[in-house]
Amino acid sequence: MTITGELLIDGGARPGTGGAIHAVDPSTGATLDVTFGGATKADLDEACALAAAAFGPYRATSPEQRAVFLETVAAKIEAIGDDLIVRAMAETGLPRARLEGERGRTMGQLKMFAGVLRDGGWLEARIDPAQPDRKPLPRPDLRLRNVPLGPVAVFGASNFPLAFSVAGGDTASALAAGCPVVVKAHPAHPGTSELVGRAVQEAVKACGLPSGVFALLHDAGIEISQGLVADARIKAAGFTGSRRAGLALTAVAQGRPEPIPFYAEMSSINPVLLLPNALKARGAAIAPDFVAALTQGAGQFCTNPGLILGIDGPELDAFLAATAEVIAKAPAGQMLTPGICKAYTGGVKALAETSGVTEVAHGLEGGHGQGRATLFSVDAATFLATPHLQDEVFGAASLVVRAQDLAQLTQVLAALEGQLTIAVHMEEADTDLARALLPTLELKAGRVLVNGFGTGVEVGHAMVHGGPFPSTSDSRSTSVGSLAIFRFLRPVSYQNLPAALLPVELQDANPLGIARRVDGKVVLA
Ligand SMILES: NC(=O)C1=CN([C@@H]2O[C@H](COP(=O)(O)OP(=O)(O)OC[C@H]3O[C@@H](n4cnc5c(N)ncnc54)[C@H](OP(=O)(O)O)[C@@H]3O)[C@@H](O)[C@H]2O)C=CC1
Ligand SMILES: O=C(O)CCC(=O)C(=O)O
Repeated sequence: MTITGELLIDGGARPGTGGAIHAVDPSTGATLDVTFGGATKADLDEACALAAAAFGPYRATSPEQRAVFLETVAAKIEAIGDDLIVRAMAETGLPRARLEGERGRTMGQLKMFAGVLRDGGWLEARIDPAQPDRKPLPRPDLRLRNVPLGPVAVFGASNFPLAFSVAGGDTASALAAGCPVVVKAHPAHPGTSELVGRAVQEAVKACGLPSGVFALLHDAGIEISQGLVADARIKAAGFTGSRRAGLALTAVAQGRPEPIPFYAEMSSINPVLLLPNALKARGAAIAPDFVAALTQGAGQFCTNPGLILGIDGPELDAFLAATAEVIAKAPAGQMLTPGICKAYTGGVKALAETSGVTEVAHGLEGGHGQGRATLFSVDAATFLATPHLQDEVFGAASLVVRAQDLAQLTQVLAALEGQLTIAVHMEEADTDLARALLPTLELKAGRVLVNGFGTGVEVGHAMVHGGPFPSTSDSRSTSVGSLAIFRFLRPVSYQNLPAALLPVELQDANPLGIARRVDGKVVLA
């Protein structure tokens, strides 16, 4: 498959004339081949008009048709072959094994949503049969199902060029829900985006769907990105990136004449809580696993463990010493873009210059565009008095907070911003303490895990990859796992509709054979 640098609109490709975008090899700083053309306002307008026109026929497709479409997208991505991996490696500096794994995850997500569609649970079908003789008032016949919101805007993420980008989780869940998708490619990997976008376009064609079901736009500035979220025909959006951009786009979504849901996954420092018995029994043994999680992908994961909390004393000192030893040997990691590398270096410098913060260790010096792991420590009183110490430093930097006692540790927990994950390291003897902390932890994070680290999000049915602000803009949702489909659906009640008008999911005979809640009880097909 050839990369042309074009926009993908209306089932075809056309050059964008709204400015030029070049991919950069972050390991050399060299500009890669192919110039990508940014979209103009006219391109944006056409992509949104086509998405709006496609919405009716696309949402009228059966769940089975959409399931086959998602499986076709997965097959077409696989069919791109090694070209996809080679281009993604050049554009992101991520290693082959990681990208091959990410491609598998991307295809797995698409297939998971195909399964979700066939299962029917996403419809949340409910029937409260009429009770004409109920006193004092009769009950009407009420039936409920979920319907899609409408065209969805998706922003590709820099740090997951496949699984959180053009055909990533946001796109897969929106398409599954019955929503056409207009993707804004991340400028850090435009060629990878085009290859995947072409695969989606081929799947749209192969499945006989309207061309407006999918479009891919590049943006040479921020005007098209903002215009996409502002466009009246877009009814929801998914985003992964910085707090700054996430908030700017949330403001656009909320400032429209018709505000829309904007699902932004933003910053999280993923606290790791080292409970006293775990520190005592195996503080030093936790160190290598922690450093592995910290340095994975040069720390460029939103689930990266950026904060360690423990009670000060010899056990925490032993953990710090063991960690420092491992970090000192850790090779530097390739950062995704020169901008992200610069932001990381700046974040580390700001931490180092913060009064009361001490550098415990740093990793090996790196080459061009690489970031080295750095570990800092601070006492809890300083942490509590210095709000910017909670800011995400995107990369392999982490801060150990030393609390005087349990009371101060609890105070630190209470002061934390919202997180994607909180990890607790504990022994059986810590169970009572962990039980006491759990009500706080579950209010702070979308996922609480024990004796592990939050990196490597499992794609499944019980996963929440979300959390209170600022980890996301809407803590009621997830961007990973099958629950993600609910971001792009809304419930509709049908009251006293004649049988001839009832949607197929709600007809008495249950022709789709799906589980439904009838008169309050779940009735399996
Ligand atoms: N927590 C996490 O998971 C992640 C955090 N980050 C953080 O973001 C920083 C920058 O990385 P990056 O991936 O580029 O993320 P950004 O959040 O800066 O950008 C994400 C997307 O939003 C667009 N964008 C940025 N600002 C605006 C705006 N004001 N209005 C409209 N669109 C906008 C970008 O386009 P353009 O680039 O053309 O401006 C890009 O397509 C990192 O250093 C890190 O701190 C990044 C990735 C993941
Ligand atoms: O760790 C993962 O698998 C997902 C992390 C993520 O969502 C991110 O870094 O943006």
